[in-house]
Amino acid sequence: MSSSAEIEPLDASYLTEPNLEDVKRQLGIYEGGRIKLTKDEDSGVAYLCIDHAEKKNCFSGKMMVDFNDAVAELEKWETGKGLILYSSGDLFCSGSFLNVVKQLTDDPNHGYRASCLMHDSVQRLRNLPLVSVAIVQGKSIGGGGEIMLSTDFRLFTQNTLVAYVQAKMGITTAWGAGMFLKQKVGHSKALDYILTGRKILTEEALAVGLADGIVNHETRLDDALTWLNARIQHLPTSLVRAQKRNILATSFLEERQVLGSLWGRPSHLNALNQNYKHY
Ligand SMILES: CC[C@H](C(=O)O)C(=O)SCCNC(=O)CCNC(=O)[C@H](O)C(C)(C)COP(=O)(O)OP(=O)(O)OC[C@H]1O[C@@H](n2cnc3c(N)ncnc32)[C@H](O)[C@@H]1OP(=O)(O)O
Repeated sequence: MSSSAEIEPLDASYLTEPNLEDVKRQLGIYEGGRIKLTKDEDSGVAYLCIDHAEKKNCFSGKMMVDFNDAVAELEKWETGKGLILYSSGDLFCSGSFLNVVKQLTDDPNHGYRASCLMHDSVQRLRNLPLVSVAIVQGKSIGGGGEIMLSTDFRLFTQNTLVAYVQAKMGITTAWGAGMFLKQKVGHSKALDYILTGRKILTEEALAVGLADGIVNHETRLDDALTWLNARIQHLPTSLVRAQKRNILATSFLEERQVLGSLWGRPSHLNALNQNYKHY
């Protein structure tokens, strides 16, 4: 017999796959904060800002909807090369807007549906043909630690603190960390982080590969652009997008198809004519 404190055996049959447009209509009424997207056509770099500083950049329902719409807009941006995900204020993101969560606890489907929407957003953000980097300043709590995993890279400030506190809140990860955190730091470490909810400070994040570099808090946007440009500015847009595609590829077939789209093109021919001696 299981005590009431134990988790019941998993029977998720009551959870139904939702239509995401319905989910967006349901969550969109819970307002607070905003998601801002700007695209710089000259540099080919877009900026996606989580802006709810007065509530430590937690995600309202409307922000979940707007985040999904922003990713959809980026999917259509054919001239882009890079994306910087960042937030306003002193802290990256404190996860779900708990005021909204408290209004949605009467039916497990509510959590499931919100998770469906966030999963769609983080997966599609990861799959963008843009090189993406998140700036993680200050604290990144719960779902904040999940959102930051949707980008290709993460730049921390010296005082960043990540904590996967979902278990402490009686739930699990729900915005992609189950898979993305494991991919990043490995099975054991990911499990340790989500079981304990312990603080992961910048030094440890760098050591385990959760952070890819450091930016200064005050100049973080400029620093991140410099960091990103060092990886994409020297390459034509088509090549940046192709390299990203091949990192996402799940088969050799995809890799050789991407190669085929570039083979014998002017960039290839020009490079061959340079007679490079690389190092
Ligand atoms: C899968 C995602 C999962 C989910 O629930 O669906 C999660 O995200 S679980 C994690 C949920 N988030 C939290 O439990 C964060 C709780 N908040 C904190 O731990 C602190 O507020 C912290 C560390 C984020 C910031 O601490 P600090 O001392 O810097 O600021 P304050 O505590 O004074 O916060 C200022 C102001 O913001 C409100 N706040 C902060 N986070 C949230 C939030 N997630 N939801 C709602 N409101 C939030 C805080 O209550 C203060 O409000 P005020 O009206 O000024 O008192």
